[in-house]
Amino acid sequence: MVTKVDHIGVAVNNLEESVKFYEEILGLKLHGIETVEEQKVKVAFLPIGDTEIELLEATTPDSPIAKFIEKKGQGVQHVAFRVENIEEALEEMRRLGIQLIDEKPRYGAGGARIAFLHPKSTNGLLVELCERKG
Ligand SMILES: C[C@H](C(=O)O)C(=O)SCCNC(=O)CCNC(=O)[C@H](O)C(C)(C)COP(=O)(O)OP(=O)(O)OC[C@H]1O[C@@H](n2cnc3c(N)ncnc32)[C@H](O)[C@@H]1OP(=O)(O)O
Ligand SMILES: [Co+2]
Repeated sequence: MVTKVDHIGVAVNNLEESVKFYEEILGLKLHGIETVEEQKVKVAFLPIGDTEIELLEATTPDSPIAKFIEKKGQGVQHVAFRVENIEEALEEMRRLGIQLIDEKPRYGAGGARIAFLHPKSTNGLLVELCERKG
């Protein structure tokens, strides 16, 4: 079902500030910054091997990122797994009784189609399913 870790989502207070650690200390290269209105986030992608670090900054006070940081501080907020077909994956999750946050796929960064599973069903990890064309 899931084929790889598409990205690791890390909640940060300030994108530009946080990118410095990944570039200057870890030697990664910023691939791009994008705002995803619907999710109320600004994201920065830093590729590493065949996966990516996705830094996430809230764009509104009611962003899930703002709420996460309020409660838990900065840190890993979700892990995204790549799927071939997100509709089929959601159908399978539904069949297996997994609590879905998104019944239908939504738009993610880089034109991905994404859907979240509730941490209650995943032993506490916020899971994002991510389908990318090509
Ligand atoms: C666009 C880009 C992309 O990749 O393309 C993205 O990733 S967008 C990434 C940003 N967007 C998202 O994260 C969308 C999906 N997230 C959500 O809908 C929400 O954040 C949520 C439903 C996971 C949590 O919402 P909330 O904080 O209002 O709910 P609560 O505070 O009641 O939390 C419900 C329970 O989940 C736990 N909980 C909350 N957030 C997380 C998290 N990130 N990881 C693990 N557990 C979590 C809380 O501790 C609580 O557990 P307990 O009850 O035991 O205390
Ligand atoms: Co993500």
